[in-house]
Amino acid sequence: MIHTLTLNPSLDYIVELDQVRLGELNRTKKESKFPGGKGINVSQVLKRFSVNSKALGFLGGFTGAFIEEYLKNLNIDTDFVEISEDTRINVKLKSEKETEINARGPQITSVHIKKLKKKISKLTSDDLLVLAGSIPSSMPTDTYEELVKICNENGTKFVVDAEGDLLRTILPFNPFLIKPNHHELGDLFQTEISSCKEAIPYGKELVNRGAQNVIISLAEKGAVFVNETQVFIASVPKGEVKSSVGAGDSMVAGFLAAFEKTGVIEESFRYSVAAGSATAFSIGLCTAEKVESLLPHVVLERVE
Ligand SMILES: Nc1ncnc2c1ncn2[C@@H]1O[C@H](COP(=O)(O)OP(=O)(O)OP(=O)(O)O)[C@@H](O)[C@H]1O
Ligand SMILES: O=P(O)(O)OC[C@@]1(O)O[C@H](CO)[C@@H](O)[C@@H]1O
Repeated sequence: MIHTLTLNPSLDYIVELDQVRLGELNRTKKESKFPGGKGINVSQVLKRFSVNSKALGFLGGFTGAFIEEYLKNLNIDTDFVEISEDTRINVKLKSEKETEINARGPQITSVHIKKLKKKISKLTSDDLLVLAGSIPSSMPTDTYEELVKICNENGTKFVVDAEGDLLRTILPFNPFLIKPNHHELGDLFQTEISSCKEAIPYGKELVNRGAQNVIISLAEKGAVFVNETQVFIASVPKGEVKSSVGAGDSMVAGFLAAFEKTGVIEESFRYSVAAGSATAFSIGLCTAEKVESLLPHVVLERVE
C-alpha cells in the first residue's frame, strides 16, 4: 500500500484579494481552508484517482483536528502521531502574484520521533512511502536519511519530494522517484536552469547518484523525465493558473497512480504532468475529470 509521510503538515489558508498593500489594511475577496502539506496533498490526489493510501506524520491542536477530520471525510486512512502544539498554518496570498508564507512548524520531541519510526518500521516490501515537504525546524536535519534507511532495511520503496540537503542526502538510498522543480535542481548544483534541455544533464546526474526515476518540473516551461534508459520532455497544457499550490504534489500522485495501474513510464509521466497542470488551473487540488481532459494536451518527446 502507498503511505504518505508529512512531517510538517499545514492548514493552508488561501486568501484571494485584488492587491496586497504592505503596511496597510487589506480586505479579502474570498478565503478557503484546505488540509495541506505535501504528503497529505499526495494522499488527496491519489484518492481522486481511486488509489488508497494512508497518511502519516505529526498532527496537533485545533489545526491538526481540522486536517484529521477533513481526511476522514474523504475516506483517507490516517495514522498520525499526536503532538501537543498546533499544526502550522500556511498563508497563501493570491492576488496579481502568488505569495506564500509557510510557518516553521511545531515542536517535535524525541518521543514523537520514536513513535513515528515504529510506524515506518512496520512497512514491508509491498509498501511504498512518499516522504514529502519540509521538516519542522525542531527536528534533526538528518531525519529523512534516518527514515529511508529504515525503508531500505525492510525493502520498502520510497519517493522523496523535498529540497536541499533533505533531497541530496537520500540519493544513495535509491529512491524510486524524486521530483525537484528547476529552482530546487539549480540550488542542488549551484546553477540556474531555465529550460527542459538544460535540466537533462542534471537529471542524469541525480540518476548517477542513486535516483531510479527523476521528474523535473519547470512550471509553464514543461517537465523532464529521466531514468537509466529513458529521457522524455513534456509540454504542459495552456490555461489560466488559479493557484499552483499542490501542483508539484499532484505530479507525484499522478505518476504513482498511473504507474500502479499501467506500470508504463511514458503513460505515468503524461498523467503526472496533466495532474500538475489540472491543479495549477484550480483553487485546491485537481479532479480526475480535469486531469483526463488535459491529457491530450500533454505532448511527450522522447529524447533518449
Ligand atoms: N503556468 C502553468 N501552466 C501550465 N501548467 C503549470 C503552470 N504552472 C505549473 N504548472 C503545472 O504544475 C507542475 C508543477 O509546477 P512547478 O514546476 O511550479 O512545481 P512545484 O514548484 O513543485 O509546484 P508547487 O507549486 O506545488 O510547489 C508543472 O509541471 C505543470 O504541469
Ligand atoms: O513548507 P513545505 O513543507 O516545503 O511546503 C508546504 C506547502 O507549501 O506545500 C504544499 C504544496 O506543495 C502546501 O499544501 C503546503 O502549504
